[in-house]
Amino acid sequence: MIRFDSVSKVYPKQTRPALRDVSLEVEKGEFVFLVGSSGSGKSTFLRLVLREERCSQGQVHVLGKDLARISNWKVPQMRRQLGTVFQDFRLLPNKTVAENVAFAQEVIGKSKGEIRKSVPQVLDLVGLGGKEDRRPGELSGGEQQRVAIARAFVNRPKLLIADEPTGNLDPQTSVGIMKLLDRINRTGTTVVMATHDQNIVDQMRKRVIELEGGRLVRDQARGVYGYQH
Ligand SMILES: Nc1ncnc2c1ncn2[C@@H]1O[C@H](COP(=O)(O)OP(=O)(O)OP(=O)(O)O)[C@@H](O)[C@H]1O
Repeated sequence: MIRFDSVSKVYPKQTRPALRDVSLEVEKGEFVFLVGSSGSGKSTFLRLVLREERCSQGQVHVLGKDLARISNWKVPQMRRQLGTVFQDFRLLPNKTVAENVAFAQEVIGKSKGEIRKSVPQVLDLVGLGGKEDRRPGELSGGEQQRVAIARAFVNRPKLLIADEPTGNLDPQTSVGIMKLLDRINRTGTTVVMATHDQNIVDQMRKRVIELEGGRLVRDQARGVYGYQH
């Protein structure tokens, strides 16, 4: 699903690499937490997977493809197979819940019939049945994140990338969001999630990859958060 071979990333005008010689593999169906202090390279790792950035050295494979060999015009096609969820939800404020989710299908050319069928299904799955006509501003943070997850999942991506999805949520709401991501993972979608949320990582006991100063310093099956902020 994801393979990094000796990957380093140095941003323009920087001398210190944001990632240094990282090698790892994430298999289909895994749930992986990416942890590490601020600036350790977690977002850089995710940006390389999404091909928002290119690596400086090494090779990044996602869904079996060497990202260095994908031409720019093919990047949107590759991203359609990925779902993304962020700390700040990134919903369209003037669209309703249903329209936000439908939009993800419209942009990839799904038929109106398909959209009419799958939007209510996925909104039910995330527990938002009955709220389809609200706008994001009329929802709680947890509900907004559920919309974002519905939007990320509606096209059934093989891989879901989540960058601190519980970062703006209280602990109880966060647990609900994690239950949902776990459920999505159980449908076969691989999940990679960067987080600072110690409680969640300790509770879920999934694979934990820790970065420190851009290096991979720990890769633990059924791991714990394992370091102090
Ligand atoms: N666009 C950029 N240009 C230059 N340097 C960058 C850029 N983005 C990140 N960096 C640097 O790369 C290093 C890794 O940053 P990154 O955002 O990947 O860390 P992080 O682990 O995601 O941090 P956080 O937990 O705070 O989100 C940091 O030193 C950061 O300052």
